[in-house]
Amino acid sequence: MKIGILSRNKRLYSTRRLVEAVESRGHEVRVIDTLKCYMDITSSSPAVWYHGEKLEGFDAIIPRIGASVTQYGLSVIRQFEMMGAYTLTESIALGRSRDKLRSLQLLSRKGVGMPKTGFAHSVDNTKDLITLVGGAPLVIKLTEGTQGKGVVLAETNKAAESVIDAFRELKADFLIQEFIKEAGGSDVRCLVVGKKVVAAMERTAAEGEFRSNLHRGGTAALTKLTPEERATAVKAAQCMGLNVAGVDILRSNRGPLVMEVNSSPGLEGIEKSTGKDIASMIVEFVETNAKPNNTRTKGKG
Ligand SMILES: Nc1ncnc2c1ncn2[C@@H]1O[C@H](COP(=O)(O)OP(=O)(O)OP(=O)(O)O)[C@@H](O)[C@H]1O
Ligand SMILES: [Mg+2]
Ligand SMILES: [Mg+2]
Repeated sequence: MKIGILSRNKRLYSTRRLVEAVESRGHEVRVIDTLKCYMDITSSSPAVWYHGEKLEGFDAIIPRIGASVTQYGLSVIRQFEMMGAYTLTESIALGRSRDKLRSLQLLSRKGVGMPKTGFAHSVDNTKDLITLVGGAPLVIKLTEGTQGKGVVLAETNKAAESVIDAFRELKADFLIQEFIKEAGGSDVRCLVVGKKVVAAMERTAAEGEFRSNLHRGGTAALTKLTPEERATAVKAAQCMGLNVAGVDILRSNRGPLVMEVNSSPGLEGIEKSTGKDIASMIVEFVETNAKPNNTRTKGKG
């Protein structure tokens, strides 16, 4: 097969591992810098160009799209879909997952457990919204944040109102969420490939911090998932339409609660803490599923 990996930098751990896995399984690989692609949007013959060359003949595209290039990355993936290429992460699924609010709305429809969440535009509703999610302590988060940035814990209703007012003033999109105290600063990252959780790690926040992100000093450890946790992670990935997903779950008194579904999950933390060759599992999935025009959404988005 000829497999293209959309990635800004071939030295990134996840990109390197995917390249290794593709090659070791006997395929041809090419790392394509997402931002250097340009598109010819022509009736009946859409094309992607790269340094003066038309990109053709790819059996599959594996997108690794960083949060800062979501919009352009989406249009590149969509262009490949228009050309009939198989994309492991489809543009529609990526678009859903990059908006926390949209993701939670989709998950709620399918009955996936989640922290009680609220969203509003008008300042008139701030107090009511706080009441809706059960009052302080509560979490306020930017809908497009990553690595724990823009996630704030408000311990009192007064603090919550101040933060909400500040975010409003900045014209930032945010949601507010019930704080799951019993999770104790830990969450579980479930790596889903196809219809299986292939690896999981528990991340625990640094002392004095409630965010478990590794970028915020959190530490990772092995963990054993319950069948309910596995089923929840797979269902969440499926709701988003993602073949590969990093599903973050909080362990609560009422069972697993999905916090978010990541569409370009990093492989370093999870491969190192579990010792599993996840890159190869991803490539194996591509081998089985990549057929022309075989994406779920068929580029209709
Ligand atoms: N409702 C909540 N209750 C308890 N802890 C929470 C809640 N929401 C978030 N956290 C903690 O804060 C961390 C960051 O939140 P979240 O994952 O929503 O943000 P993010 O910026 O998108 O991070 P990521 O880099 O994983 O995409 C979580 O990993 C979790 O430890
Ligand atoms: Mg996120
Ligand atoms: Mg997270």
